[in-house]
Amino acid sequence: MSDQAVSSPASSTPAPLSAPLLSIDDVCKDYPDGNVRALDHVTFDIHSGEYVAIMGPSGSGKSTLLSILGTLDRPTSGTVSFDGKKIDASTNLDELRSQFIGFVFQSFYLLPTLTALENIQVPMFGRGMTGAQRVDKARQLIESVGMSDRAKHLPKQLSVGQRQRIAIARSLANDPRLLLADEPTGNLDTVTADSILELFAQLHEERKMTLITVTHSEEVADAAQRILRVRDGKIESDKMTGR
Ligand SMILES: Nc1ncnc2c1ncn2[C@@H]1O[C@H](COP(=O)(O)OP(=O)(O)OP(=O)(O)O)[C@@H](O)[C@H]1O
Repeated sequence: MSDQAVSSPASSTPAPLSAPLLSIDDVCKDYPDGNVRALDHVTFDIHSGEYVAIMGPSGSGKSTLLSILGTLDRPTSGTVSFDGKKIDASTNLDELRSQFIGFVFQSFYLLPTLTALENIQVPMFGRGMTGAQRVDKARQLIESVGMSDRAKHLPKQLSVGQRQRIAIARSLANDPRLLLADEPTGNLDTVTADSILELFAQLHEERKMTLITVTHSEEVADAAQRILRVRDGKIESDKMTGR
């Protein structure tokens, strides 16, 4: 990965080639409002190409952890590094996120007045692509999630599972290295959830993407290679699934 991954101050020590994609080092997150310590001295690495599930009881800190991993939120203390470079005040977070990280949420946040194909193009604006390039890319993505025949549909004309597929295609618009998902199958019936899991497995295998998903579902977690269990803001266990 290039040195432009994170625009932090020049470092005299180049990152080793085997640097983890993400490093969380002694991270705490406090929410002073509720006097809550949501993350309590959390340390782990995630390497490129890993498929990780984050599990834990309600309120254990999973979403907070995912927000920090995705640079949507900053830790109160401790450090987060992306591709061997520390994220700090000088890091251009918008650039980092738009270039390298895709997000999939339980509520898909599709724009209601745009068609499926147009929704997929939204993250491509401001990236120096022509309209034709955007449409071309969006067509490839909609095909990759098996939704080509719904390109002109508005979100309200799609089923919940189909909307999630479009949201996943949109999250891939800028070819992110890392896909972060928060309860991606939470609103879906079992059959639709299974098809989204298959899609994730395909992205992991074919695109060699790094996937991190927060889930309450043992089935979703079993599809991953590694399960991090969080309890009271701490990592309770970190195990490989054998996949
Ligand atoms: N903005 C906030 N202000 C104050 N406290 C917060 C805030 N966001 C989260 N918390 C608290 O931090 C703790 C961790 O919350 P978090 O949402 O990360 O848990 P979670 O494991 O994702 O829960 P769930 O599975 O229910 O979504 C909880 O005690 C929660 O009440």
